[in-house]
Amino acid sequence: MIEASGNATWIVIPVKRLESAKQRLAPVLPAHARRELALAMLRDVLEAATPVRGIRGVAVVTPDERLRPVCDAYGATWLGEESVSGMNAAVAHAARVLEASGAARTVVIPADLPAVSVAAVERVLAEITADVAILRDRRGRGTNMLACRPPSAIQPRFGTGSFAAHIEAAWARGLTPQEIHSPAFACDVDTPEDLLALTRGACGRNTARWIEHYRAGIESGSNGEVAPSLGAGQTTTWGKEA
Ligand SMILES: Nc1nc2c(ncn2[C@@H]2O[C@H](COP(=O)(O)OP(=O)(O)OP(=O)(O)O)[C@@H](O)[C@H]2O)c(=O)[nH]1
Ligand SMILES: O=C(O)[C@H](O)COP(=O)(O)O
Repeated sequence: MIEASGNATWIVIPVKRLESAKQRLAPVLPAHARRELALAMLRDVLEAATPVRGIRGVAVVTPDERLRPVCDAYGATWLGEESVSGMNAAVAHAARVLEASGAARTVVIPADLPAVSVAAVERVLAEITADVAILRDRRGRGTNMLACRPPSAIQPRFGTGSFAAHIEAAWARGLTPQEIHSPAFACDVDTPEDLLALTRGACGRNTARWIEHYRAGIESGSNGEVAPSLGAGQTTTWGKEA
């Protein structure tokens, strides 16, 4: 339940149904490995977000009922979606619900940022001075953090080219957007190339455990390329379909 939160900041984590997560990794990871990766990264983001000082709470907005116990385990609020209609609808729904409960600000953090830490989240929050603050991904085009005061300050425009779209949305409302920088936030895991980079960089403990389980498969291609898709019966390296 979301209690009235006065002048408060809520972190919002949008999460797809686990079975449809990480489709862009389908060419290199079987379905069960993608589900496990999505869950491991969500756990790492929850471990980085829930202890953060100065926030009122962390809300996971998702159509996936099975994530309720995961949210409970971390003291996060599970916030169901009315329908499955995409990331922007989910984020806008969370903003409406939280604003109606008195939230002053929402900070949207996607669930595929396994390198974020409590310190990184606290540093980012401490840097925010504007009503709309945006942190772009390492390719420079996506949005890996969107802070809005009030939560409805702009309509979310996640998706291709979302950094520019969020900047434009802020200007259109007469608000001066602020760009925030954080290496830990820059690395979302979308593509096979991101996956390979993940095996070579820092990440939270849940994702690190996932990598150790699957490292051989990820790195088995020549020249360290991500392994090609494995057939359904080929479970030796990747483990069994859950
Ligand atoms: N609640 C909710 N979250 C979503 C939805 N679509 C994406 N997300 C979440 O938004 C964040 C960024 O998602 P994307 O990178 O676009 O999607 P993804 O599932 O991670 O990867 P792809 O399937 O490869 O696009 C992740 O935390 C997703 O779980 C949606 O329809 N509803
Ligand atoms: O950057 C964004 O707007 C969202 O993370 C979704 O886009 P991406 O996952 O394709 O970067």
